[in-house]
Amino acid sequence: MATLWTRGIQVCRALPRLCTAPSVQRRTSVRLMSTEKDNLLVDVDSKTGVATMQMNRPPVNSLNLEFLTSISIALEKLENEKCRGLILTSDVPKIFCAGLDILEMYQPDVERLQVFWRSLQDVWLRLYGSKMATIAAINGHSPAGGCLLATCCDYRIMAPNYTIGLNETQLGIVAPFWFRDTMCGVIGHRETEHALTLGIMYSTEEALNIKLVDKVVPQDKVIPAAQEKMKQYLKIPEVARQLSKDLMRRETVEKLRLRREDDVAAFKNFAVRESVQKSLGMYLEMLKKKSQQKK
Ligand SMILES: CCCCCCCC/C=C\C/C=C/C(=O)SCCNC(=O)CCNC(=O)[C@H](O)C(C)(C)COP(=O)(O)OP(=O)(O)OC[C@H]1O[C@@H](n2cnc3c(N)ncnc32)[C@H](O)[C@@H]1OP(=O)(O)O
Repeated sequence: MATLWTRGIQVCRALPRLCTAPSVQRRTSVRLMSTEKDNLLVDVDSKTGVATMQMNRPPVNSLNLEFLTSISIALEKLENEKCRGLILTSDVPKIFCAGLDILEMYQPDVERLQVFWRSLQDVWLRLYGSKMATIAAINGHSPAGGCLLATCCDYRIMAPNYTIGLNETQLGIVAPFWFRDTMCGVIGHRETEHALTLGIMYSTEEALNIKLVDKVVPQDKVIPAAQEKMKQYLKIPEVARQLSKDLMRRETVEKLRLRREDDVAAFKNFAVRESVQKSLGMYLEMLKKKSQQKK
């Protein structure tokens, strides 16, 4: 197993220039490092060309601007390195990804808010449109943006007793069209409408029933099962597999590509609404209370 070490990603607070290009050193092992500790661990198996990306931003892998930027840069590097497969998983116990960092949207700096949204678009375009075979090894809860990351992948394997879904309406917000399209591509129009309007968080077992996830295995088997499934993808002639994926996804990708700035504006205008800010504030308060009760 070789590891990709990518050093020197500097995420600047200064906008709009977010980061300097990371310098990659090819050695036996390469690790993707970010300014926020080692919040993204990427190992590449040099024999198979399969990368394992572990999200590691405790407590819940929430996606803030810096974390999204790290993920986006890592995806770009893996694509450039011609990696053939990607297993996306978490290093945080019991959490795959809690979705967007709500603090980015609550009482936001409007300039940063827009950069934040573009960075999420970047991650989506890179992951959903990836040439690599991608498998989500969902080893924890996966609400909203976490579910988005998982549904961007080609295949999903999940451990029991967790939850997954696009719960945005429960926060008083709306999943944008490309979240919807991604989910539609996995579970179809009717189930997506049901899921989005009610903001349903499915248990692992329910997710399997509606085919939101493809396979359920015990917690300690999630990554081995992903590695096993990856072998099947890698046996297919590369170009045929990539073109087939492109055929299925190109229109959806292009839709966002063509509307990126409109989408940023729609998000910004929506997020700064007083009613939305009130809902987010109440939701954060509820999360805080719940978290304090545990302590
Ligand atoms: C007209 C249309 C125009 C377009 C408009 C588009 C608008 C669309 C905008 C955005 C789309 C949004 C996508 C999202 O992803 S929103 C995020 C949704 N996420 C959630 O609802 C998850 C909330 N969290 C949880 O449910 C739980 O935390 C958990 C199940 C993930 C983990 O539970 P547990 O292990 O019990 O941990 P705690 O709940 O105790 O949490 C620990 C700690 O972390 C904080 N926290 C949790 N989640 C988030 C988060 N997403 N962002 C920020 N912070 C989070 C939590 O508050 C605790 O903090 P502490 O009190 O300081 O300890």
